[in-house]
Amino acid sequence: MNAPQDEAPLVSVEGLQVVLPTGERSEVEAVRRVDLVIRDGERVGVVGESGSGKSVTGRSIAGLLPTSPRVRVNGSIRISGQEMVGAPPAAWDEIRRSRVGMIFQDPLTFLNPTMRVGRQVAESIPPGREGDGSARTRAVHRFLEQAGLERPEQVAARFPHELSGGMRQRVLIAIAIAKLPALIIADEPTTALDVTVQQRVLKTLDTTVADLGTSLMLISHDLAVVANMTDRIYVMYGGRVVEEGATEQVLHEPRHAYTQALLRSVRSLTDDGVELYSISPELRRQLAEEAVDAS
Ligand SMILES: Nc1ncnc2c1ncn2[C@@H]1O[C@H](COP(=O)(O)OP(=O)(O)OP(=O)(O)O)[C@@H](O)[C@H]1O
Repeated sequence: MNAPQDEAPLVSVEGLQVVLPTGERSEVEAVRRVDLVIRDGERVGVVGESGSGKSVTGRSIAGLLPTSPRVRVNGSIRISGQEMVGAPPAAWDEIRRSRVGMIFQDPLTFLNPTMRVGRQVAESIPPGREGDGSARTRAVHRFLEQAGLERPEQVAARFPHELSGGMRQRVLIAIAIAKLPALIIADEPTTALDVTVQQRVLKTLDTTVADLGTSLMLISHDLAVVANMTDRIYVMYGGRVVEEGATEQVLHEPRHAYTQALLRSVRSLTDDGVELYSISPELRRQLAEEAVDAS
């Protein structure tokens, strides 16, 4: 957000098309000519229903698409000005080591089950950044603490299966922030958690990203989850971006019928009395009034 006009944005995606194989002779165009920008320090939400192409877009930016030779990526993904479409694996490794951290929905697929948590956090600290030995151990505890884990010394000594789902998700946050990345891509980071734990983990992600000044790409099927945490929202449907705008504008003056429908689904959830972390009391009141007006 604060980048000078002539500086390349942190992430600039233009005309991105991703085709993935779905069977021996079949494929799906998961992403269709998507344009997307994330500036330094900016928080961007990507919303849309299951299968709309959010995850494939996020994974494209992290260089984490399936490795099959039948995967086709066209268009442009520039990270800090560097073109990454067609870049060699080593260039992507470097981007993930130092620029982009990713938090997934299911921590167990990401965490190494046979390695203590502390070591997994330590391994994501760039070499030389926090020193060695006890300085590095102190840094690991600091990152775990920043991710909202109390008694970090004890957590560091545990294996992933010895932690609750919410704690594991916080470990992923610690691993992501230990790189001090320019961008964190959080893909449905709390969908697998129950509502109260969800709220606390989102809050931690929110404050951690703010403290570090890191850009955030928050992917969710739930508009309510991204409402309070982002500056701008992209709404995806059928592999395309159907609406993009400032979060306030998308929430209050949605232009696309699909966004309007997504907002209605938020409304019905709140009408059912389900507490959603990211709906402000003001928006909740307004949505309730609109629902009454519309009925
Ligand atoms: N590894 C894969 N191989 C083949 N097809 C895939 C793969 N991953 C995703 N797809 C397909 O690509 C399309 C977009 O999927 P994507 O996961 O990006 O959607 P999404 O909006 O993130 O939904 P969800 O929240 O369910 O992940 C879908 O048709 C999906 O079936």
